[in-house]
Amino acid sequence: MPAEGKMKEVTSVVNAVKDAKIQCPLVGSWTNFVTINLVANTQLAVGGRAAMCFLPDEAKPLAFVSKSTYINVGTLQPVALQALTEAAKAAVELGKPWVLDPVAAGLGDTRTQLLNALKQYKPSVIRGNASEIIALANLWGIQTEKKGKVEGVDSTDTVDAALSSALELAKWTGGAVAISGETDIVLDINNTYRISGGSAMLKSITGAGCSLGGVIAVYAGVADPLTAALTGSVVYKYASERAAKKGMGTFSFQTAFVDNLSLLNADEVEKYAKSHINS
Ligand SMILES: Nc1ncnc2c1ncn2[C@@H]1O[C@H](COP(=O)(O)OP(=O)(O)OP(=O)(O)O)[C@@H](O)[C@H]1O
Ligand SMILES: Cc1ncsc1CCO
Ligand SMILES: [Mg+2]
Repeated sequence: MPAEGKMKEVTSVVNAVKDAKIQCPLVGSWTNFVTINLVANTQLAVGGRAAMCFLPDEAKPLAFVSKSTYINVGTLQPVALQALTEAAKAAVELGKPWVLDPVAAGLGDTRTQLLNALKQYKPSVIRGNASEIIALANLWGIQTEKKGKVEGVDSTDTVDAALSSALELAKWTGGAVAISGETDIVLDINNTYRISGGSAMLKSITGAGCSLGGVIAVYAGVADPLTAALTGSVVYKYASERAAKKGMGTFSFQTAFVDNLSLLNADEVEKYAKSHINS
């Protein structure tokens, strides 16, 4: 796509970055206890406000005060089936966007039952690694070709191998799907973008993907689902690239990464988006 051909997308991304900082949308999150702190801190870094909940009775009131909802199925607790289903239902009934991270889709009956229960609520954005996107499309029965293998929470598939699954998921939800990896793919039924760059050091900290989902939920509070997914992808590539230094340790990288997210400069994000969003 020539530079002038993607100006609309670049402008939308820059506006979402600015609007999140101005509007500070509250995002209600239902996420795993491995990465909950990183999710909240990255949401704050890009301008959002964070609230993490666990209990079923909190689903409706949290959705009511939130601009968007984030649901991550990483570490399911006994109340998760009821709580997460009610959180998705409440978001939909209130006409608010919600983002799903189908962590380790296919692992165990509880997770499968929950992800199947969430299907009817059609997430505005699905964000997962390649194997999770493939596994979710299989689980939801919207893709007949059986492929893909999630190893715990890790992907064993390439982003391109998940492209057709992502498209099928987008056809079902009518929303956006983001596949993360060395080059991310963000798509809806009409548009497909590839976002290059970033740092492979994101693979050395836990929760880069989980927090990306949480940050996309912040942007979904100020922009349409496709723009939100695209913005999250671009700022993760941008901030991780700036954070990584030769010889750096993994925790110093995590700190520098969150710092760079908190210091996003709209002009620099614009420049980065122009050269890293491809069709
Ligand atoms: N090789 C790589 N080079 C650059 N960026 C990468 C690479 N691999 C992953 N990323 C980036 O890391 C972030 C997280 O993506 P990843 O696919 O690792 O998610 P995930 O497997 O769900 O992670 P987690 O479950 O640990 O949260 C994304 O922003 C993605 O673009
Ligand atoms: C390591 C891990 N285990 C369950 S959730 C999670 C965070 C990355 O998905
Ligand atoms: Mg993950």
